[in-house]
Amino acid sequence: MTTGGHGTDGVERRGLMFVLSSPSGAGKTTLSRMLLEREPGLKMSVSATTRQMRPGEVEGRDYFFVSKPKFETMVEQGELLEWATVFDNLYGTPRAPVEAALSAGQDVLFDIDWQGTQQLHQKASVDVVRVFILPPSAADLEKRLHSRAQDSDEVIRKRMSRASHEMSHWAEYDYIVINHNVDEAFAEVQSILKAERLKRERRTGLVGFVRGLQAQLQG
Ligand SMILES: Nc1ncnc2c1ncn2[C@@H]1O[C@H](COP(=O)(O)OP(=O)(O)OP(=O)(O)O)[C@@H](O)[C@H]1O
Ligand SMILES: Nc1nc2c(ncn2[C@@H]2O[C@H](COP(=O)(O)O)[C@@H](O)[C@H]2O)c(=O)[nH]1
Repeated sequence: MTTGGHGTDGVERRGLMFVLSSPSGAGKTTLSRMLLEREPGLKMSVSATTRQMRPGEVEGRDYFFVSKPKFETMVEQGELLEWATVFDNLYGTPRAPVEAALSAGQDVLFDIDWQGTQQLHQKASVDVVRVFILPPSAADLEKRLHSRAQDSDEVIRKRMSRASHEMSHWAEYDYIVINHNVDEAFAEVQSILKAERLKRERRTGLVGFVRGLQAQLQG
């Protein structure tokens, strides 16, 4: 899964897949929205899910809300890059938009769980950057789930009871960010993205660029 886009310095570069995972409520959606607002060249991967739409969510922006049979057809037809069962619902990443974005030289942002991250990493490890977001404390996590005011107490209980299991996968990630303060956490996530974009091995145009510099120096 390679691409040819240009970095801000004009040097051609492969697009990357930037993954945020965390226990539910730690702040992935919040940080994703901030990144999308402030980082040009980054496109959100919109997942398909069988879960119910929450108040305020928009079809095609937050998720593609599909029935279970439709999701199963997407799986059978190879339309999903990865998929998993999370909190009794099915979630998956539509393949075509990700491939199109990477081919157009964009980076792609994913808000997916550890199961999906493992699958993406198996398929395209060098192009995947994995960031795990931790809450500062269990009490903060619970408070955030309640403050979001979009899930029933039962759903929140279920998410809290899964949080420890989700967190047990933290060591499979390249970077860990503790989301105490949202602006500080955002600055950390943004610096990870900026540094990863500069990695030598992604910058396919460097050889030609350096040869050009050398020719200038010799000529
Ligand atoms: N640093 C922070 N301090 C206080 N509240 C925060 C912070 N970061 C996020 N929040 C709030 O916590 C709630 C949960 O955040 P968010 O929806 O981004 O979590 P999430 O990780 O995407 O959850 P899910 O996996 O369930 O989608 C939101 O109401 C958000 O505004
Ligand atoms: N493996 C995948 N996990 C996904 C995908 N889209 C979202 N998720 C994860 O599900 C939970 C719950 O999300 P919510 O919106 O119901 O709160 C969260 O951990 C997401 O990261 C996906 O396509 N694949």
